[in-house]
Amino acid sequence: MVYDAFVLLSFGGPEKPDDVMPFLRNVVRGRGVPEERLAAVAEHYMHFGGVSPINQQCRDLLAAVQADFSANGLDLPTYWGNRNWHPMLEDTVAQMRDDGVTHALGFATSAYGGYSSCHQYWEDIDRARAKVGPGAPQISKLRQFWDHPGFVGPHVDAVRQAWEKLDRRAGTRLVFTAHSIPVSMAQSAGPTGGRYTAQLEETARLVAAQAAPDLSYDLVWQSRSGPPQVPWLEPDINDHLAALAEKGVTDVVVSPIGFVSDHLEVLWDLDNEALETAKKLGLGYARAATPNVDPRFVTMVRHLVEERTAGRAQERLGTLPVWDNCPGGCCPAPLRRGSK
Ligand SMILES: CC1=C(CCC(=O)O)c2cc3nc(cc4[nH]c(cc5[nH]c(cc1n2)c(C)c5CCC(=O)O)c(CCC(=O)O)c4C)C(CCC(=O)O)=C3C
Ligand SMILES: [Fe+2]
Repeated sequence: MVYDAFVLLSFGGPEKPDDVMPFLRNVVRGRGVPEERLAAVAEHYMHFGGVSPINQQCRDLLAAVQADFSANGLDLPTYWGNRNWHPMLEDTVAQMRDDGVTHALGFATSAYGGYSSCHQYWEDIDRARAKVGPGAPQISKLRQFWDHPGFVGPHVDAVRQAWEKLDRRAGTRLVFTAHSIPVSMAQSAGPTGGRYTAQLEETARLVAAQAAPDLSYDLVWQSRSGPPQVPWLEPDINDHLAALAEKGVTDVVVSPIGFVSDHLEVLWDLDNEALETAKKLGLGYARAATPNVDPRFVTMVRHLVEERTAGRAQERLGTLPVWDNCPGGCCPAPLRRGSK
């Protein structure tokens, strides 16, 4: 297989106040997210001037990947397209067609399996290609990377650095977080189900073992969305902090292993809400960084490409199975409500 381009696939985010509501409506198309929730999330974005950090993080990652490709003789033009906000993937795919690209490798900014984190990126590709029509390049998504040393390593160092900021008290606990998803979505994640949670459990175990083998740790959830009557993964980090304080925990290191960069959910839901909760409970609190443009993470992107182009061996720390192309029927889309 000959690949002639690389494309970064991401979520997208608003870059000015007027972008916020149209962006949110794109995210929740037909998902039954209540208006109150949308208004609350719009407010989170407005706290940052209507600017999500995610697009700039994508620009930075793409620039670093491009530089790393060049430095290592990998001659692939790079592109970037989003699911929910400009640059929209369909516009990128049109540009790629105009540039003569025939088959690109796509890297999605999520390490895990499941509908939102993996399958929906395949849908984004299909939708963008259908819109562009004849001549649209093929795009093959690179594999999930939850246990790759280039992803685990930066999280390990970040946990160590965050822990350094706390008084080394005996009552310190390591708390990993990831984006909550509907329980039904978690059950149907991966070819045999449960894969999102299982992968996160594996990442948590790998990071904890290298960063802080003496600390007890938990995996909990953040940023719940959706209508209240639909069950999502629990406990929420805020409830969990209260339960820990009750048990005599004195300090927490919070590591958002569910994210590759400091998205708005990290900045708002952790650095604001969870920090506030910890303060009220009298808990010491330190949030660990995400990989962002850590050189090991950037190199990982090239190594994933080279697995496909140059027969590079997979680098893996875990034991769960991994695959390049998701089997059909994997991670079904949730039922849409009132979608057009
Ligand atoms: C698993 C997962 C990831 C991690 C994997 C990945 O990275 O893909 C993720 C990432 C992100 N989620 C993001 C933002 C939002 N997610 C929402 C809503 C939802 N997320 C869901 C799941 C996930 N989301 C789900 C099941 C929903 C319900 C609606 C639906 O089924 O789609 C909403 C709607 C409002 C609300 O929060 O209620 C917003 C604004 C941003 C951008 C942040 C920024 O601007 O920096 C990012 C990176
Ligand atoms: Fe989300």
